[in-house]
Amino acid sequence: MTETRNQSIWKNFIHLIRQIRLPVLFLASAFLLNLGKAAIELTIPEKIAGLADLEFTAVNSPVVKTAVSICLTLFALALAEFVGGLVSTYITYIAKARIHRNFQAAASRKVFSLTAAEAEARDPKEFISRITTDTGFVSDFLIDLLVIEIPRLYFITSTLVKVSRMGNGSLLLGFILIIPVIVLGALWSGRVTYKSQTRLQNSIARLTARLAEKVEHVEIIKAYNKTEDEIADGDGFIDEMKAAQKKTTMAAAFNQLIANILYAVPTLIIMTAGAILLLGGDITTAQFIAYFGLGATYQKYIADHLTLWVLGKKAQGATLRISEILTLNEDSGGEQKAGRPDDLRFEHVSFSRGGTKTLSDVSFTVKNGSKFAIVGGSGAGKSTLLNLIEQFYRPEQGRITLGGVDIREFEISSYRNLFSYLPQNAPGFDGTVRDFLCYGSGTPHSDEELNKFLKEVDMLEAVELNGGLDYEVGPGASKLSGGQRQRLAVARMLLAGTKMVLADEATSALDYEGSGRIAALIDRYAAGKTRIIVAHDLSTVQDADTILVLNKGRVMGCGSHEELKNCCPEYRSLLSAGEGAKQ
Ligand SMILES: Nc1ncnc2c1ncn2[C@@H]1O[C@H](COP(=O)(O)OP(=O)(O)OP(=O)(O)O)[C@@H](O)[C@H]1O
Repeated sequence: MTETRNQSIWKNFIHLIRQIRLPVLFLASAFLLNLGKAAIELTIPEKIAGLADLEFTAVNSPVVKTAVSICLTLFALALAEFVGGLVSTYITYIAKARIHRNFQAAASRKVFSLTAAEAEARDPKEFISRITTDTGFVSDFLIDLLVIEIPRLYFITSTLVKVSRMGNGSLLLGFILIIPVIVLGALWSGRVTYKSQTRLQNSIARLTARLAEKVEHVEIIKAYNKTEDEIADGDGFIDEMKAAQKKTTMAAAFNQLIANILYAVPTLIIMTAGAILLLGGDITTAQFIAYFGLGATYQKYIADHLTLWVLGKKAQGATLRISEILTLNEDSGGEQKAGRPDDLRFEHVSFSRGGTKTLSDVSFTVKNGSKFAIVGGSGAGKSTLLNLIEQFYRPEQGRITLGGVDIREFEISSYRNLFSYLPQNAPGFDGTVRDFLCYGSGTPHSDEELNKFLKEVDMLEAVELNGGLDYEVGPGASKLSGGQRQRLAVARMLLAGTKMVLADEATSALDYEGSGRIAALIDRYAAGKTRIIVAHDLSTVQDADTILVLNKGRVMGCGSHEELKNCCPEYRSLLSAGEGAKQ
C-alpha cells in the first residue's frame, strides 16, 4: 500500500514536471557551478595539508617558493569558490523563480480550463492556495534535487573515498559515525519544522478565507447586528494563528539547538578520532589537517543533504494536491467547427446537481431566429438550462442538438462564439467601464460606439457624471448598483454582437419601466436572431414565439402566451402571481 502510494507520488511528481518548461540553461549552469564548488572544496584541505608537509630550511629555499605557490593557489581557489558560490546562488534563484512561475502558470491554466462541474465541486479558495503556496513547495524541492543534490553526493562520496585512501580505518569510521548523528538530528528537526509550518499555513489559510468572506459581505453583518459575534468568532481564528506562531517559534529555537548539536557532536567525533591517531603517531600532521578540513565541509554537506528530506516532505503533499487538480477534467469539445446558428433541441435531457435531480426528461425545440422564453418558480431549473446550452455542464441523459448535431461534437470555443450570454446578476470584474463593456468582444470599439450603447441602456449620464468610460468600477464591479451593472451587462452583450442571445433574468434588478425598456432594446437589436430568455417578469416575454414553463425541473407546458393561458395551470398561476406583485 505504502509502496503504491510512494510510487504514485513519484509518478505524480514526474507528471507534474512534464507539465512545465524547465529553464534548462539556468539549471545546467547552476548545476555545473555547484559541482565546481564541491570540487574546489575537496581540493582546499589537501592544499593546506601540503603546506604543513613542507620543511622550511632557508629564506630563499625552493620550499618557500613552493609554499608561496600553494598559498597563491589556495587564494585563487577560495576566490573561485566564493565568486562561483555567489553566481550559482543567483542563477539558482532565477531558475527557482522561473520554475515556480511555470508551475503557477500550468496550475492556473488548468484551473481556468476546468469544466464548470469540476470547479463547482471545489472551494475556490482551495485553488488559490494550490496556485500560490503548493507550487512554491514543489519548486523548492525540484531545485534542490536537480541542482544541488548531485554535487552534494559527489562531495560526500569523494570525501569518503579520499579518507579511506588515507589508509586508516579509524579515520573512515569517524566519518561514517557522524552520519547517524546528523541523520537523527535532521530528521527530528525536519519533522518538528514540517508539523509547525503545516499548522501555521493551515491557520493562515483559514483566517484569510474567513476574512475574505466576511469583509465582502460586511453589510449583512451590520444589518443583523452581528458585529460583536463576528469579532469574537474572528478572535478565535486569530488566537489559533497565534498558537501556531508560538509553535513555529519554539520549533525554530529547537532547530537552533539541534543545529548547534549537529555542529558540535560531529566535530568532536572527527577531532577525537584524528587527534588520537595523530598523538599515537599513526597519521601525520598534514593528514590530520586534510582530514579535519574535509570533515568540516563534509558534515555541512550531510546536514544539507537532509534538507532535501524536509523539502521532499513538504513537496509530497503539495505534489499530490496539484496533481489532483491537473488530472481533473478539462472543458473540451469535439472537432467540428460550429458555423452558424440553427434550431436548438433538447431531447429527453436529465441532469443532477449536488446529488439532486435538477432537470427530468426535458424536451423542447428552439426554432432558429425565434424568441424563446423560459419561466418558472425559484429553483425550477431555468439557469441550469442555459448552463447546459453553454456546455458548462453536460446532460446525464438525453442530448442537446444544434442543427441536428449533438453539441458535444462541436469545437467548444467556436460553439460558444455562437452565443451572447448574459448571466444572472450580471457579474463584472475590477477595471474601467470601458473594460466592462469590451470584455469578451472580439473587435475593438470606439468611444463613440461605447457611448452609443451606454445611451441605449440609459447609463450615459451616470457614467459621464463619474468621469466617463475610464471610471473604475471596483472589484466585482461593486461600485455600481445592481441595476447599473445589469444595464452595462446588457450593453456588453449587445456590443459583443447579437448572435444567439442567452439572457438570464436580464432585468431582474430594474424597475417595471426600466425592465420593459431593456427587454424591448434586446428585442430590437436581436430581431430575427434566436433569443432564449429566462424571465421572472412575464410581461417582458408574453410576445415570445414560445414559452417553456418549468417546475422542479419538469416541463409543465410549452407554447405561446395565449396557448399556455388556456391550457397550462402553472403558467396561469405564474401570471397571476406576477400581476399580484405589480399591484
Ligand atoms: N452550485 C450548485 N450546487 C448544487 N445545486 C445547485 C447549484 N446551483 C443550483 N443548484 C440547484 O439546482 C436547482 C436549479 O437551480 P437553477 O439555478 O437552475 O434554478 P432557477 O430556476 O434558475 O432558479 P432562480 O429563478 O431562483 O434563479 C435548484 O434546486 C438549486 O438548488
